[in-house]
Amino acid sequence: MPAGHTRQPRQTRLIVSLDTKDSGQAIAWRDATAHASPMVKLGLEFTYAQGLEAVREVAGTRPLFLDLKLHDIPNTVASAIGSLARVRPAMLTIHASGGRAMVAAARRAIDETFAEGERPLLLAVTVLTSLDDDALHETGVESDVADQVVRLGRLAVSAGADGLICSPHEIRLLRAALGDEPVLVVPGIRPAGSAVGDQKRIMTPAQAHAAGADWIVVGRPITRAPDPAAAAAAIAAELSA
Ligand SMILES: O=C(O)c1cc(=O)[nH]c(=O)n1[C@@H]1O[C@H](COP(=O)(O)O)[C@@H](O)[C@H]1O
Repeated sequence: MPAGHTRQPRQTRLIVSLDTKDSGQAIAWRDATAHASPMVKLGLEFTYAQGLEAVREVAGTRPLFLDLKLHDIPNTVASAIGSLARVRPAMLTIHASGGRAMVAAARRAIDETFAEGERPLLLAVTVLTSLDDDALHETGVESDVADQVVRLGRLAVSAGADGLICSPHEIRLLRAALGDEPVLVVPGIRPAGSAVGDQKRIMTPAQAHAAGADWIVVGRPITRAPDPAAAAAAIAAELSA
């Protein structure tokens, strides 16, 4: 960067997570938050309850973040991505802890299945935001969360992931390790005063923006709010303040 040049703050956008079993509810939240969330995110709860046809219907003409967190042997993950092609996702998730061969197989499956220009971003979950150091150690991982996120982040990006899912606490570490290019999608977001629930590594929308998130993912603080449209608008305003 030339001397004297100040880097523009990165734009951070909101994705509302439509976590419900019910199509009518998902559509109501989608429409109530459309002004604030450019992407429609559907995950395991909705997809297992309603199936892929309903996923496509709820996404409608909007870009779809399909969060199914694939984690299996490379052949199965690659084949599953082939089966997901018909819902035309704009973003897909896998678990980085599935290992290099699995991430690389997902990359190849996307490149072979989707035409150029229609390929979803391949996002690798590093360490779930519901885990803290103790919970991670209990699984047999001796590293602390921060080190494990950077290790898995390097592995996933070098194996072909376009971006990573991480908590807001690891954004700066990942930017220092991997630069500006990987897309960082960040759940574990809690506006000041909202219920934390099962999340462990949290920050406010403004803090995640300041740290350099490309996207923040917010579910219950919006969908369980008395007025989801107003809650989403308030978060979007926090991101552009
Ligand atoms: O892949 C994800 O989106 C994800 C990864 C992660 O580490 N933590 C995490 O919370 N998520 C998802 O982000 C959303 C967060 O929802 P809330 O905790 O209700 O805001 C849920 O749909 C989670 O499945």
